[in-house]
Amino acid sequence: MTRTGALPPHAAEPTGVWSSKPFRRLWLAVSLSGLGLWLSVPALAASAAAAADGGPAAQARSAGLVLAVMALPAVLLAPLAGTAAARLDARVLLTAADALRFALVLSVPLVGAAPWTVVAAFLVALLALPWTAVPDAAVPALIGADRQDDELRGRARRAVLRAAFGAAPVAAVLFTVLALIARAADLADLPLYATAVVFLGAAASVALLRDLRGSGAPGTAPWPLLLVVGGGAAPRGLFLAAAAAALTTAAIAAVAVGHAREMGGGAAGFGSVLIGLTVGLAAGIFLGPRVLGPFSRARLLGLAVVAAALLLIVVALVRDLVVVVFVTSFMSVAAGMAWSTAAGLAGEPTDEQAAAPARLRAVALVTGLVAVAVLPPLAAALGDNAIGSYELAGTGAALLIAAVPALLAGVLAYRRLDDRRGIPLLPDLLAALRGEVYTPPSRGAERAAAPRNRGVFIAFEGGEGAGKTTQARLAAIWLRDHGYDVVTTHEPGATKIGMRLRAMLLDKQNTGLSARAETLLYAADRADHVANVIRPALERGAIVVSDRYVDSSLAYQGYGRRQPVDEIARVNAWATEGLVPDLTVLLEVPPDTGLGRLASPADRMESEPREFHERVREGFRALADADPGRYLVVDASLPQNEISRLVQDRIREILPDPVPAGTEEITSTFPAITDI
Ligand SMILES: Nc1ncnc2c1ncn2[C@@H]1O[C@H](COP(=O)(O)OP(=O)(O)OP(=O)(O)O)[C@@H](O)[C@H]1O
Ligand SMILES: Cc1cn([C@H]2C[C@H](O)[C@@H](COP(=O)(O)O)O2)c(=O)[nH]c1=O
Repeated sequence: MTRTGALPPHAAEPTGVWSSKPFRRLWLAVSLSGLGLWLSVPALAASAAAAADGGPAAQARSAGLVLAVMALPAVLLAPLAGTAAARLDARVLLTAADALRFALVLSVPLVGAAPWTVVAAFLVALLALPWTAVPDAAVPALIGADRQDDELRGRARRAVLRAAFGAAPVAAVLFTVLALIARAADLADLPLYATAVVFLGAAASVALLRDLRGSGAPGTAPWPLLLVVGGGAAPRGLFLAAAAAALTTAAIAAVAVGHAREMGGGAAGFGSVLIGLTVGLAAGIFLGPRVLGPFSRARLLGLAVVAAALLLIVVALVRDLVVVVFVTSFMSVAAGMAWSTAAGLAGEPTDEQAAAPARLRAVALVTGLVAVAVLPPLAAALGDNAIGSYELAGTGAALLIAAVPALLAGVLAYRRLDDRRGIPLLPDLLAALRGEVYTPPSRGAERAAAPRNRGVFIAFEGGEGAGKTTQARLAAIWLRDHGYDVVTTHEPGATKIGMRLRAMLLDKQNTGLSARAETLLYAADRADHVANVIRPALERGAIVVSDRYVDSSLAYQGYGRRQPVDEIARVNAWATEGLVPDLTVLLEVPPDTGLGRLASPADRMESEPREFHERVREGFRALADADPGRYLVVDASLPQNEISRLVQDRIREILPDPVPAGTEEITSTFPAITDI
């Protein structure tokens, strides 16, 4: 351990996450431990349910008690475990935790007493806490990333997180298979034995991880309950939505044992519902940021929660296990999408704004705990009821009751968060399905009635050193030669205020500028640029040639900084009053080539790591692919004169009353721009 208590740096290659052997071993240990935990949940719950006297509702109550005690440590004791983890040797702590979990799970069938099952379940979950803090803190040393290498550390941490949570669907499938074998072989406790073996494997794999030394945790984890009451600031609708999404999934997990038994399914039926739940959630979390790009994220969040709540009602009422499994998976996709969208809207957990995402997680955790604690006893208390010829099971009734607040919270979240008020939802959604942003007819008419710009607006875009300035200048010279009124301009810094903003934005001394502030400063520069330079020039009929415009913000702040691209587009649409170039020339060059062309010392943006510039390049390409009619994409490694020839040919097409290149060569004249 170093004097600061940090893990000693390891001499691993800092080139990539997976090239570090210690990291790969840590990843394996986390995967095994996660698998053990996620397998222990249904194994212990099913064991408690099987031991319960009474019908499905009583079984759901016993299983629910196990689930509730397993959720308790994360809600009530996480910070204490963090403090303990900060003082103990990481490898010893994790090895001991999983060796103990092996013994605890093994003891459940051996002791065979319901109270012990509950105690063991609590301890198994308690011993999972060091696994949430230690691997995360250990990552930088294991991959050899220094403090500056945020990108690499971020990738490694995400891989660890995926290993821990990605184990959930695998565990659900494994549990179902084990339950089927257990029934066929009359070995009811097989899932528990298998869980114990997985914990033993996790303990062995971490014991062999000699590079994991020193204390592993930072020691100051926030209390989830305090976060719920007074955590990070974010719109309240966001927390409502997160709570509702957590409620729908936790409700199903809470009563799944009894609900499956109601429909004639045993432990394997319970496992099938869990497969639907976990696979659906994983799919939804993956899809959330990727679907319906042009659609408002706030609207998507509200709709996803409402959809999840409505599908929960279907799960409550349907009495066929296969249908329940399918509807559960669709419901979980919606809940997963809601979760990842809410997390996206809460923002990246940066140093200055770590509290909002943490509060979101705390809200979900506490809601989940309340659901698993309340719904199973509620199902048992309600019992089965006949409504005419329809039999409503106690578990179904409990799910119906849970669906009501989830639905209300979804509607409320939609109304509170809606950032496109006044725009009808259905056409907005249909346009997004077609990949377009919906513009209401009235606004379209307003635009049509407004005096049209008479000039032409051309933007040059691309990464560092792509040749934008060179090509913008050559295009302007060519246009002026042919009698056009041309205004050449650039971003950031084309106005008096803009020059100050540019100095702030590009000064390397300005460290720690948040991504949102950066986005807004570029947008502020652009608003001033459009109002004072571009629009007046267009109105008098000039051709405006700008070195960078909105796409730079989408590519750098959106793709580069990993901020939501659609939100940045909206901020910029407002800043520019919707002014879009007639043509965008994208000069496409690998970052290494472009950066290699620059002679002056790197500024704040140019100093970003290579991966950042790669993402920017990807971003520009994605923007051009999405709207090919407006772009000319040119290979910027071509000689300058070849590029300008391609650019001239394309510009010719968008000029009013274009004259073919051949005519121009014959007559040596070029059409003057006229009123249009
Ligand atoms: N096609 C080209 N091939 C080789 N070098 C080029 C080419 N185009 C421009 N250059 C050179 O690359 C350097 C950067 O060019 P330029 O300033 O036009 O790029 P830029 O994209 O505007 O850069 P920045 O990102 O700094 O704004 C200059 O020295 C320029 O002469
Ligand atoms: C308009 C705009 C620019 N940037 C970045 C891109 C460059 O690194 C600098 C501008 O420098 P240049 O030499 O004048 O090209 O700023 C950005 O990140 N976002 C934007 O919107």
